[in-house]
Amino acid sequence: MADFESAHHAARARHSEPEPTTSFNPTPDPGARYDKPIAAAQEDGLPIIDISAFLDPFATKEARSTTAKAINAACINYGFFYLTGHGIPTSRLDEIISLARRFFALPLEEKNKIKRFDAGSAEGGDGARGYQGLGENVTGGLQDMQEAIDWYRDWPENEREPGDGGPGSMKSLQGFNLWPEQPNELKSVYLAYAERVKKVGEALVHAMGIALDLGPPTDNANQGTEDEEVFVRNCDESFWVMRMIGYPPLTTPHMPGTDIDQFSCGAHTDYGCVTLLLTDPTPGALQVQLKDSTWLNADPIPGTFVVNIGDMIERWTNGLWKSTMHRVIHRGQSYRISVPFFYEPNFDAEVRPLKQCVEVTGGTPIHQGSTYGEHLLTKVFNNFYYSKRTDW
Ligand SMILES: O=C(O)CCC(=O)C(=O)O
Ligand SMILES: [Fe+2]
Repeated sequence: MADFESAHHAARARHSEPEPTTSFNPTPDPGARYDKPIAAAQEDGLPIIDISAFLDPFATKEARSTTAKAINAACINYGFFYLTGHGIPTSRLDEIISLARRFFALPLEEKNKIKRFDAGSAEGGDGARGYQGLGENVTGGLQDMQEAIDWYRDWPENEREPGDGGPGSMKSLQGFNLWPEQPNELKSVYLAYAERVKKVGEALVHAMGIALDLGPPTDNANQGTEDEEVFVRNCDESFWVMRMIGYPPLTTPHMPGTDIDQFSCGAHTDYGCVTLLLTDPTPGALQVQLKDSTWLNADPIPGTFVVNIGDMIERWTNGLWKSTMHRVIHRGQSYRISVPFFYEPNFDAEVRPLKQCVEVTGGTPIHQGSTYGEHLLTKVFNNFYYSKRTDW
């Protein structure tokens, strides 16, 4: 705790320049962002959806259609739901959490052995992969009170470009994943886990294409064809991210009626397709913004993932499905762990509103389109307080 106190004060001191403004960590204008009536989540919690029909090759069309309809409703109303029927044993999920807890309990010196460095830096960082200490990550201009490690899909060996910071320097995202020496089984367990979760992500985006009623693929379908497998094809080399996060409790008490000025993770949307979030049992930490702008606690349900859709699905669906704001405020006593797995489009995937979704939503595209990689690079740069845009 003492360590955290001093790190926290140092982080706040560093943050004093530039001065925060009232727009930090904005609660978005609900009128502009959400235009559909609020459903019953305040009373019943977020929907729970069983994905097993999309993991079972022998599932009936009817079973898949039921799941797809539930996904459509959940994505229109909330952009968030709990996922069950994913087939990953609870004992495996528990192991993921306990390995994370063991890593974060290590001395800072040990954790910093796999520190993230800015892209182009002499240390050879790629601006994204590696360990980030408390306060290093920022959202909406405020430092998040969390520490974390990010791992990404490997960058293809023969496509690495030299950074402009001298020998050994790297371009953004093109570096190597950094794995801790301790706990020594963490790397193999997490890599095996990533393979399992990727399959669930693939099943989910398949279900989403069917939920949108985009129609079956023809034999000559390609990356740009807008059928029910459009997401599957554009994620077939998913540029996934796995993030392991540790949250010490926030130290500032919240006075009702005043603005919250310290967050474990500030309000944000996720960048890509679908996030499969695993957390420890801590309640009252993750909050999801409903359409009336109120915040709903999305407390963990053992054995399930909390799933939310990201910016690329919002763009593909032309806003029919929203990439919903969420945040973490952890004031409990415990040290909270979460491990989100972001199942994302391919780095080069061209993401623009699907024609059918444009029609359904009034005829005007919300975005002209870009690759997922372009979107990601902008986001990654904005994430780090000390980052200097050097080489992309
Ligand atoms: O820790 C959590 O519950 C959520 C984390 C999150 O939203 C994120 O890392 O994008
Ligand atoms: Fe998130």
